[in-house]
Amino acid sequence: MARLKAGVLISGRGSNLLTLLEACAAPDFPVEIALVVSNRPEAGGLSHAQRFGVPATVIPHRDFPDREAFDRAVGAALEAAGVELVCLAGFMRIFSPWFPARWANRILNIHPSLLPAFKGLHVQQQAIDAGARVSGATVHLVTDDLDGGPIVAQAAVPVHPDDTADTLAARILKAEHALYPLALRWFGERRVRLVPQPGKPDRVVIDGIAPGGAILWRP
Ligand SMILES: Nc1nc2c(c(=O)[nH]1)N[C@@H](CN(C=O)c1ccc(C(=O)N[C@@H](CCC(=O)O)C(=O)O)cc1)CN2
Ligand SMILES: NCC(=O)N[C@@H]1O[C@H](COP(=O)([O-])[O-])[C@@H](O)[C@H]1O
Repeated sequence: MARLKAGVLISGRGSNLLTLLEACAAPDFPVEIALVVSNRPEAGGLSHAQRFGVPATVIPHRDFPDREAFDRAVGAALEAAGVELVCLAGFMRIFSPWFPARWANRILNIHPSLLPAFKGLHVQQQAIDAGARVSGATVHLVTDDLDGGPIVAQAAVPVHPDDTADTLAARILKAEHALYPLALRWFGERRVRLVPQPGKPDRVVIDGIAPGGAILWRP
């Protein structure tokens, strides 16, 4: 079976992009990264793509009159590269409704909290402020409902009493780097199914993974 073609969207340093590039470099990994897109020319992750020989392009969101125009430009670049699955990896732009509609069920995001807890930005501080004892990372499908799309997999980490946002973020990031390649592999193996649930986000089932989803504990 041909390897699934992924496109990775970034805005910053790209440590999650690097883990995906490293995973895809393995000969038996069922996904290849066909394009990296950044909305910021200064994104450090662009150097990771260059080092791995993966095409990369910068599409500055500020060059467009509105969100949908930017989204359409990003979509055109992804389509031209033959991308089948879009992976957000520290991509810091909220899509207009057009993008999740055009790429329905084909956009993954890594979020540094155990959704549905703590959506949006600065979620590590949100967890600390809430007195959470556990936080972690979530891979979810992206919809027009910000950070509300179907959950694919999660990794939990402890919150320490003396944690700062930075120390918690660093602990969660290690879990992210284990979780995202795992979730991407499942998509490449074509093991992911969506089960509609009236009035709720679709339930994600990973064939061969009980209990019908994936929980990865990273102490
Ligand atoms: N339509 C959707 N777009 C995006 C989703 C989503 O679920 N639905 N996930 C986000 C990722 N994300 C959190 O995981 C996130 C990224 C960015 C923002 C945000 O407030 N962005 C601001 C700009 C911030 C900046 O440039 O520093 C904005 O877009 O105005 C919130 C959540 C990706 N997109
Ligand atoms: N709401 C989106 C969000 O906060 N994403 C987070 O940004 C960081 C990007 O780091 P990276 O560029 O090193 O992968 C990651 O921790 C990711 O979970």
